[in-house]
Amino acid sequence: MSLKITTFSSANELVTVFSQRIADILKQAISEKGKASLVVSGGSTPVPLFKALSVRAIDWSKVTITLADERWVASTDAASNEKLVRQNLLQDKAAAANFIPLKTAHNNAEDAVEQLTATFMKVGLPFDAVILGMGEDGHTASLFPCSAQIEAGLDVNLPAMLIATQPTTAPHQRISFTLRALVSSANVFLHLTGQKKRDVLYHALEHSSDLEKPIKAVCDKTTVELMWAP
Ligand SMILES: O=C(O)[C@H](O)[C@@H](O)[C@H](O)[C@H](O)COP(=O)(O)O
Repeated sequence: MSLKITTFSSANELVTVFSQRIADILKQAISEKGKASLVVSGGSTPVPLFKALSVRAIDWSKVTITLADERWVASTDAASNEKLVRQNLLQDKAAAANFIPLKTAHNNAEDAVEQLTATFMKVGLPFDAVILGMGEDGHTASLFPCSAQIEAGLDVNLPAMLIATQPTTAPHQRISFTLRALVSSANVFLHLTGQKKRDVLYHALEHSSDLEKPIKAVCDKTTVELMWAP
């Protein structure tokens, strides 16, 4: 549908304004429904945002937090997004939030889909806010253009909320929310830093198909707010 662009002069300024924005959305949802939900991404970009969010004064006990995607590794592994979230977001005031990990005890991500779907049916979609990142290949969440599962992950006519994926250009089997689940969210943000990623995004929007650059599929299906700093 569209991309709403907010450009900041620095990553610090972005984090200050963006963490306030997320806090306002969560507070509003709590005042309207008594609860709120937030989906965050892994990777390196969101770490300063996680730290800023963790000290925001919100009734975190009413907030459910989960991940847009997870690598199928132990939660103690350095590659675990859960570990990243526990160490940086679920701290200080945000330690009171209800965190739902995507990694289960199943050996394969595929075997966890049914159980996780039932869990998130209880949480109830749409999520109040989703914060996505993007890789330089145009993937978002774990919707990788190189994976055999990409068509299913981007097909909004399929009912699936979650999908197991195996990228060929990145390590680890993954689990990811599907495009359908992500774009149903009330507020979808894309958090990027650096000129390279902005160029990748703009090029994808102009010149690529959804399957080539899955981030384009997200922008095609909903309004995405880009929070960008150099
Ligand atoms: O688990 C993950 O890897 C993600 O959720 C992924 O989609 C991430 O957002 C991008 O790969 C950007 O990662 P960086 O912020 O590290 O560039």
